[in-house]
Amino acid sequence: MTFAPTTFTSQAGSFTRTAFKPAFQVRFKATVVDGTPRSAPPTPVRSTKPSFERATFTIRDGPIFHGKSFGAKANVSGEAVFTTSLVGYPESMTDPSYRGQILVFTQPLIGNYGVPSGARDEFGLLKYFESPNIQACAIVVADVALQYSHWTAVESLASWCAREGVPAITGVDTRAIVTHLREQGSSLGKITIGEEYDADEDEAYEDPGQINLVKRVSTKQPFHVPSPVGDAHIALIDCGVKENIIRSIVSRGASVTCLPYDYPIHKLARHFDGVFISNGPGDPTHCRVTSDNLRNLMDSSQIPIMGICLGHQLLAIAAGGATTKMKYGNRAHNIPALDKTTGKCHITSQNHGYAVDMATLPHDFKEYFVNLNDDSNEGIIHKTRPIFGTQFHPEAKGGPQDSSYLFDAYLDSVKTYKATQDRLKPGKESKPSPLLVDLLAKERVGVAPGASPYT
Ligand SMILES: NC(=O)CC[C@H](N)C(=O)O
Repeated sequence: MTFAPTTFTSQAGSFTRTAFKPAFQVRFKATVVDGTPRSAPPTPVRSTKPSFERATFTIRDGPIFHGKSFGAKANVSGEAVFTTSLVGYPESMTDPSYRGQILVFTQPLIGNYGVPSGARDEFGLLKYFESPNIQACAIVVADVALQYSHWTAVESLASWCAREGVPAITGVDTRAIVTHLREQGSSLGKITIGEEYDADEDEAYEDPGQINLVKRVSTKQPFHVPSPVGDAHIALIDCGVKENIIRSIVSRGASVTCLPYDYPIHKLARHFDGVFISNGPGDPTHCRVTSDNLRNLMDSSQIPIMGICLGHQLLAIAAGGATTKMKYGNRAHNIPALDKTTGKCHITSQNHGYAVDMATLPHDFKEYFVNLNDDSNEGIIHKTRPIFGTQFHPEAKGGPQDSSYLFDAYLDSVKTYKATQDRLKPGKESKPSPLLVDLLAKERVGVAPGASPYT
């Protein structure tokens, strides 16, 4: 391992970073409302260079690990979590579900295929990232690769972390870290660059479990992603949605309108053919407003609903169930989940620290998937209506695509529902008009604080 700083030209520099880090900053700049594509405007590449100073990773009430910094020179604290995924560090690090977390990789060599560009696909979605910015508050690796090679790579992991203002530490024994995290359970951690950490300084730890992180990553205004291959229309409650979830829907024939996490979807469901609740960071009980809206939605509409990860947990809470904090969570790309309706096992991609407590779920729902490693709940499904959620990530970015058929099942129910609605309301608009998105945006943002346009 060498620590010679290297300078790379970066196309990914087109992302801007602000202190607030809105996950969808780029998207707001262009929606179908004004007909412009959702591409990132070119902004100057930052010259921030990685710091290669001494760095310390400390687990609260646990050991201290000394290594070298290879990212930004900044001290941070957060929940220390580990992933056993072998690949996919650009996807994991940009997954908004990791907001507030220090991500420890058990794969010892990280960075060897570099970091891809911020290129966009035919839908205007980021091809290689799950959101425009790094979302984990820091990363911990055993051995960073400063030399990289891949046809998509435009810069090193070190330069990316530095440019995004994210601290990173290498040269630490990640086996010892993970052994400790598994024994102690969910722990707070801290990274200090270039100075010794005072172990008594307890107040220096920020606990993301106490914060409504969803509020920080959710879109502030509705935005729309059209589907070129179909005319169904889905409302996606954005709690920190990954790009590939939107892609998985629009590529199957439904346009997506992403709405803020606290959007009163039950009052506007008539505009849509399906509702989707995304993944997201933190404790689902901080999103009471979302689960309350979902409960009202389920009470007032027959619309198909699908949720992933945090979305699944919120669905369970809306149905009357409860979630629990797991000892250290499941973060990997090879977790076996059994589909209890077919008896088939799928290898799944996961990133969560909370789980649905099946004992609390009402009788109109049943367990859909179960984890074959630890028996935790992996999915719920309504017994008679097209409503289901999965704890794992069928969009699998990164990870195996065994369970992508669940998007097909959801889209089938959306199209069936749409056909029924079209028959009932022949005049109903089949395509989301720019006007509708504009209207939703105005309804959301154009009211005085405290006033509601929905009552
Ligand atoms: N990926 C996710 O949506 C994570 C959900 C939730 N924040 C958890 O940790 O359980």
